Amino acid sequence: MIVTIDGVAASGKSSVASGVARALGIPYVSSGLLYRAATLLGLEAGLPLHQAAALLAHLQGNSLRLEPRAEGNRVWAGERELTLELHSSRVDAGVSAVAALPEVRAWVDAQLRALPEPFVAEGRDMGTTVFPHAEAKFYLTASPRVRAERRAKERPEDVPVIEAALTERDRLDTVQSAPAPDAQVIDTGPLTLEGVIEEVLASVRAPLA
Ligand SMILES: Nc1ncnc2c1ncn2[C@@H]1O[C@H](COP(=O)(O)OP(=O)(O)O)[C@@H](O)[C@H]1O
Ligand SMILES: Nc1ccn([C@H]2C[C@H](O)[C@@H](COP(=O)(O)OP(=O)(O)O)O2)c(=O)n1
Repeated sequence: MIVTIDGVAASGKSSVASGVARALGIPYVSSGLLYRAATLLGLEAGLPLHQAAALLAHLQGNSLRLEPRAEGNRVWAGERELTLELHSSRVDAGVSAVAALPEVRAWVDAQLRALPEPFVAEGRDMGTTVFPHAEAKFYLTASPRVRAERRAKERPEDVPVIEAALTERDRLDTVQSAPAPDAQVIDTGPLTLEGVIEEVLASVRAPLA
């Protein structure tokens, strides 16, 4: 079984995916972490982030891989763990350029499709491009202000600065961010995290009941 949770930046995808995965006793897969790790490695190596061939060779040379778990995903470059370095504002600012490269997208998609089922996959195009055959699909939204207020608890910048950066990233990520036609859209703004997880679980379990 595959459950997909897509949505805009800071809409709650990874927190909801983790909660749903723990309730179902299966791992979740955070696809954005692979784009973030590609960005971090590219920045560290001083590579121009729009040069796909050099970036891909660098990713493959560094054995970049995702370790999906229900409690939180980890990302490795060989023996080095990158996980705690992936949510900086520097990576936030560069990641859309890397995610726009078709060669990088194909590389990420191949890594994701090689993972053993079952799992909950979260990102932008899980229910559309990567796992169109998924059993249950969700798309999370929330206003830019609500999302910025949530992110402000995890970043050093103020709410207006974060809101502007989120709105810009929404714009840059538009191409791959459309909801699947068969996805259930959930506005997480008026809900608690637990409320969103319950709503997803109720839908996932409904056909099984
Ligand atoms: N109703 C809610 N639904 C989802 N996340 C919420 C909600 N309220 C607060 N949050 C918080 O919003 C923050 C951003 O969520 P996160 O899962 O990192 O989003 P994304 O993976 O979409 O970037 C987290 O700290 C999460 O706990
Ligand atoms: N399946 C995916 C996942 C992420 N991306 C891109 C779009 C985002 O700007 C970055 C980072 O994604 P991530 O989900 O980690 O970011 P947010 O937590 O939503 O801020 O990667 C993508 O293009 N396709």
